[in-house]
Amino acid sequence: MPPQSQSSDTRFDPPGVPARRAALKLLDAVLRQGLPLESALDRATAGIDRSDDRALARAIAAETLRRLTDLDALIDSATARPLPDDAKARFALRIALVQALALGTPSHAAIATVLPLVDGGPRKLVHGVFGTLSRRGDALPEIPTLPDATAIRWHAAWGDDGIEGAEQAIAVPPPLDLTLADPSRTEEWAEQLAGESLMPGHVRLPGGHVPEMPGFEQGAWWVQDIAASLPARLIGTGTGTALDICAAPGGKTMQLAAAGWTVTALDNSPTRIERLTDNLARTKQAADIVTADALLWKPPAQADAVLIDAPCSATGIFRRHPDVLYRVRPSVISEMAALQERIFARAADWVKPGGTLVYATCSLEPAEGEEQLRRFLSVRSDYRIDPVRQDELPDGLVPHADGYLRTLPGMLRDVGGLDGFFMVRLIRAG
Ligand SMILES: C[S@@+](CC[C@H](N)C(=O)[O-])C[C@H]1O[C@@H](n2cnc3c(N)ncnc32)[C@H](O)[C@@H]1O
Repeated sequence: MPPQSQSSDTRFDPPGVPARRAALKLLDAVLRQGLPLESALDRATAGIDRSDDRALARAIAAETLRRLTDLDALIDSATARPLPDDAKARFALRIALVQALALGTPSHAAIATVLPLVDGGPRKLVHGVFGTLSRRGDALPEIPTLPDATAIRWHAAWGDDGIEGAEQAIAVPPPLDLTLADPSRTEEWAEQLAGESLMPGHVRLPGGHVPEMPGFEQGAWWVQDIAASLPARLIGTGTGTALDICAAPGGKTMQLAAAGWTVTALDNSPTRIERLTDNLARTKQAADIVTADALLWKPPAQADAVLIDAPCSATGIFRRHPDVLYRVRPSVISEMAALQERIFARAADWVKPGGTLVYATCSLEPAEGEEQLRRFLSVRSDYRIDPVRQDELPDGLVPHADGYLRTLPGMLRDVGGLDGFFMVRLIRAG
């Protein structure tokens, strides 16, 4: 029976169980329905009043996804025949085991809060397998194993180092990166926040409760992985017009506005535009906001700079969104690549002669990065690459010989790593 068909009535659940029930729904949404974890959160946690219980459900589901391959190997080692992938018992065991072996939950609490999820079903089996593994004292490997399909794809693209870097990156919590509105105050903010700066305008912290941190209310900074901050940095400072296509929730819009540009920020998602509007208000940055489809909309005039932070598979942000390791299949990548190609082609016409076009994706798939660039240059002789310079990057990153930048999970490992991104700066002939 599929997990989502179990009773979802949480009214009579003992304490602790609603969070596990919600974690089960989240895993079902990602693994069986192919939905992003974040988009399934509201539905899965509906009826849970406490924010810490909702956060616990998300933490259990996310850690299960980071550890899924190894959890399943443990489960399979303790059953006579492998349980089907979508068996209720397998889902319940994953949740019980990840808590006991990765999240520090005492074994008795891990199993007691999971057994009600299989009431009227394979309760005995779940209890038995969990007991066997507990008695054996099995542990999860220190470095998680990537799922096969992802490992094969990334190995073909990035080799052994790429796989090793990705697996190591899953093993440690990613740091919290902040982008400052005013890069001239980098030292001051690094000191005040007790963080480390890897480049002007950037501060890195091990973590923290963002809304309570100094500078949040006054809008002195916003959360943005250092890799995600680089595409807008390639446009630099300026006083002309900048068009931020695919702009929400606005990380790069805020950078462009803070760098002096007169920005138009466009996105086709009304809910994400709401977040962009809130972010601009908090950071006191200004932009003209347009809710529209980049495939239909046209700007009133060409811009000095256009930034395409294209919709993509998002496999580069697997550290914070481990669902991409499972739900991004070749069909998703080719669908996104087709959309990117269309947006890239349209936006290229919106750049003034002599202007700058930056194309970026938070993807580890060459089809969404290097191959897009190759195809674009083969049909747009009016564009040339303006090579990324070493002095535009933090120490430890090096531009590709062809002038674009590819960030991979193993890079900057000693200082906490960074997301996987592709980005290129192009200049339109004058
Ligand atoms: C990678 S995200 C942008 C992140 C954003 N640039 C930032 O730094 O905060 C891609 C965005 O593209 C938007 N999008 C997807 N398809 C679009 C379309 N056809 N037209 C406009 N925006 C689109 C999505 O809603 C999403 O917000």
